[in-house]
Amino acid sequence: MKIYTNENNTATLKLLIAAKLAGKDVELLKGSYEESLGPAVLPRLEVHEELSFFSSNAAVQYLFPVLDLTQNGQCLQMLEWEATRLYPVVSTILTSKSVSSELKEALNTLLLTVNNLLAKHQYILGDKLSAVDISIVSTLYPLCYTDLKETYLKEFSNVLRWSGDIGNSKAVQEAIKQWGGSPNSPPSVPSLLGNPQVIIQTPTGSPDEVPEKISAEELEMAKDNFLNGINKLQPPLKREKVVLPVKDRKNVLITSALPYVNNVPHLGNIIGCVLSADIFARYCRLCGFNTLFVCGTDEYGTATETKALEEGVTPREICDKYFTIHDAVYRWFNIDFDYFGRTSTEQQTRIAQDLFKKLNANGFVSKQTVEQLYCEKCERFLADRFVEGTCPHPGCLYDSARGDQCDKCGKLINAVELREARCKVCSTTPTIRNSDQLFIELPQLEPSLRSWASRAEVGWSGPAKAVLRAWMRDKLRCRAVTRDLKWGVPVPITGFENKVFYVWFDAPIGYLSITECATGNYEKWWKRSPDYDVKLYQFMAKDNVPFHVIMFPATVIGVNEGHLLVDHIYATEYLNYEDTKFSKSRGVGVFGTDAQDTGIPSDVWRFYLAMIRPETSDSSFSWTDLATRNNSELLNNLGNFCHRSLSFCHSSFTASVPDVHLTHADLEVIAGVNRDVEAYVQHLERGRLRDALRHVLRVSRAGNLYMQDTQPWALLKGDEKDRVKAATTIAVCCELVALLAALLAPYMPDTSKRLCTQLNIDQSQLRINPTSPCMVRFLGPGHKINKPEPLFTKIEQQTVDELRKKYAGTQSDREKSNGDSKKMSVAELEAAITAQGEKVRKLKSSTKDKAVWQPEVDVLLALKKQLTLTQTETKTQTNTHTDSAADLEKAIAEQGDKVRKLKASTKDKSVWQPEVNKLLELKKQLAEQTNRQTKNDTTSVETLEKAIAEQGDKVRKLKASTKDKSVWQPEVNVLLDLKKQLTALQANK
Ligand SMILES: Nc1ncnc2c1ncn2[C@@H]1O[C@H](COP(=O)(O)OC(=O)[C@@H](N)CCS)[C@@H](O)[C@H]1O
Repeated sequence: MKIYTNENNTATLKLLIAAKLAGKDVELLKGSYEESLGPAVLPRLEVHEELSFFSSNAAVQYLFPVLDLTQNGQCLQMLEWEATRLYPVVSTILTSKSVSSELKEALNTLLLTVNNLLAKHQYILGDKLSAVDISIVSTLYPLCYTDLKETYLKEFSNVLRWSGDIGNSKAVQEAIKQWGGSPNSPPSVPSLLGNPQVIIQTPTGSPDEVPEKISAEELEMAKDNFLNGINKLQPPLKREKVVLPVKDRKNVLITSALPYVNNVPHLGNIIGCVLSADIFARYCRLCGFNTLFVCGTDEYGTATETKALEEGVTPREICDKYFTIHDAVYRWFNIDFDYFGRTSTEQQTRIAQDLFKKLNANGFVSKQTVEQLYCEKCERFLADRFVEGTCPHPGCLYDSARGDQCDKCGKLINAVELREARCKVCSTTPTIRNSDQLFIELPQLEPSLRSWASRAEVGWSGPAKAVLRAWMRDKLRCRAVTRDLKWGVPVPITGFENKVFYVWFDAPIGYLSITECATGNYEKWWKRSPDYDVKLYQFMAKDNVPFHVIMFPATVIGVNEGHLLVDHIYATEYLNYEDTKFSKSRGVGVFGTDAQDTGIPSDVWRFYLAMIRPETSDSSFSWTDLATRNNSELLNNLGNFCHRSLSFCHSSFTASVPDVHLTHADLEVIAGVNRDVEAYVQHLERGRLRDALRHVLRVSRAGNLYMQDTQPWALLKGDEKDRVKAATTIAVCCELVALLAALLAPYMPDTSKRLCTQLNIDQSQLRINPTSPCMVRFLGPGHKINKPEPLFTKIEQQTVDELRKKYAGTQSDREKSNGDSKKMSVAELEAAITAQGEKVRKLKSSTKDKAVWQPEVDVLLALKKQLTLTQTETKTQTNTHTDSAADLEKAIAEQGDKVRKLKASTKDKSVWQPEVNKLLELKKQLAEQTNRQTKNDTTSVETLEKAIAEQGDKVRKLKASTKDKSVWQPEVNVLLDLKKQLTALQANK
């Protein structure tokens, strides 16, 4: 085995340590890129002539593979973290002449992550050394084993202990020696410091990430597309109220998995289905595809029944309550469904029964008498989620497996096979009884299913393919599609009148029935037509895949009426919460309503969730990471670039985009950006939403570098030639901002909208040309822009600490610790008000006895009061992110309409008053906004300073007069806002 390397490359150390620990001899060949050692990525591990590794982490995994496969996902995730987060920070520190406090803070955050992991175990993944330890310790080598230890590591005792242990091992000492250092005084490390000549290996080390030189052809195309590309864009497609497939456009049907109504959706659910599907749907609309995006709540089955038991209400009441909550949460997250429906509808019953009858008529249904678990105490059959026990799969044996599926190994379970089964309601050990059930004959459908799946899987994501292959390894068995329950679609077969369909038989049919509700003609989308083609894209996480690639396709193949089969399954792995699992049924993690209550704008949540989308392995949500990415990627990179570009245009070019005289250097930047736009489209087309977003950030990073290199502020002071150069730079930067508004639109619709307002363009005009993706001159010379405003605000460490503490434990723990003062979110309050209003109406119509209904009216009034208070608080927290005046005016007009319609439909004040309150709140916001705007317009440093002094006085007086925070906090916010404006103004000047 050979390792080709250059000097001082810590990635080489990873390979040497891994090789020594694995007992393999390697030859180290030192050279430089120029000495033609193969592709320009070093180090390179050559196992033999036909097997080489260019990614150091992949090579480490090859040399030191994971033996416990349950750790594989975590191992991959940590290696990615090392390559994309830790390595860039450490290498920047080592090559910087002076280390800024922000850089040091970033390193501290990363070291804290490692330190916390090491607090629980000897090594990072547990009690055994793994590829992750090798990779991380090698990257940290220059910090761990030199004088720098004192500067950077002294507060991280676990890291010190761990690096000491590893450094003391004989194999590691030998590896370090062969690399050219020694643990105590590595000779080469000092030469890394402040030496920009050191070649920093590409973090992921993949050869396709080594930028190839821009070719003359690319430059030519960049120029032509920049100057004329706008004419090649298709006109935007008008979005119809009812979307049906059309002949002359690409028709795209997008489904998001239908969330259960057993709780508020958590962040895992949100990125696993609705948000991913929404990003993709918005991208499709941006490309001008005729798009229908549907979703809704999955309301039948034991998840609902369990929740109803828990809350002491009927399943219908649970569905109504949580449908409203889901709807509100998704609205807040800006999920732009064409239709958000539900499965407990007449359309669902009709379509599910119809498909089942046809499946039966075609001979693909059989009857079997099965043994089922029966709880003698609860006097009923225990289906699925009403039973828990030890997973029967020998490699797993997880002790809290559910009756239908094991959360640990992901395998489906037949409830009677569970070991040590117990009723989830009363914990009694169930008995086994016989019951007749209907089964879908998967063995008969298997040949057709296999032939379709082997062709179709080409367009699926990695996790979807993996699940399909795992299922297809064995022969398929018949699966029961009926259950002894009441809450579900009744089985339309004689003798089965008291049974319902298994929720997983009818859940995917929900897509069809929801399309029926949306369009009145579901078959237009869901059945193949000779007149047009429809491509079906489905979004979900890995646990849902079997039902979408086996059960549902088998059903429609058996029905044999030309239904659509899925083209692209873009399934994800799982998102975890800090160091545990999200759980809707147990209430663990951050939920949609919690996100709303943090005061962090929904766009920041969308961005962060897309950045950590578990595309290739499980990933983790962390509060620190959320803040770090907000502060570094949004604030310092994206926001900084947009704001400085537009501010420059506004202040130095009278807000008018200058004309361009493109030089070779400008075209190189545009051509480089074109590569990112191309990669963005390619990733999105393959459902790799996280990877596509990384290319958006590369565009703004390129913009920042371009501005830094060109220094238009200095050029403006030069001769005519320099001033032309400065003007071109600013024009290109403004066009880059317009490009960013388009690329960001699927991910951060509000931010894109705010950019459009600042750019003075209509958001509906934003487009991407998917067949020739490139940067075009969208604004053009002379285009007038509006006053720029900062896009993002910093998330402080203190906020992170508070949020982490607030959302620790389970929802019920939090409720308990909040006692009676448990605070409901705006969405929960709105849902509770609707439900309570309904209760009051029913009571009032049933009796005139005030004593009966007055207590319920009081509850309703209390809820409304609480809503007003919470809205004010949330508003206060989010004050820095207020919408623009135009947005508010639009929202007021829409809300006014809603109120008018409601008032016309009913005289019942309890129905329309909450909407009136919202209207008043919006009007108040507009007044505040206008007030701020007026102040802004006349802004000079002097007036701002005066305003700050006056506002400071006001705050002081208020604080002295009352301890009630709700009285003085709005004024404090105004003060902070003024101070921020002053800082921004001073920075611009
Ligand atoms: N931790 C998770 N990370 C990512 N995605 C997740 C996670 N947990 C669940 N999911 C996905 O969320 C949706 C909704 O899940 P839910 O349990 O509410 O509903 C269902 O699974 C079914 N009702 C779907 C019927 S089509 C889902 O895609 C999960 O895979």
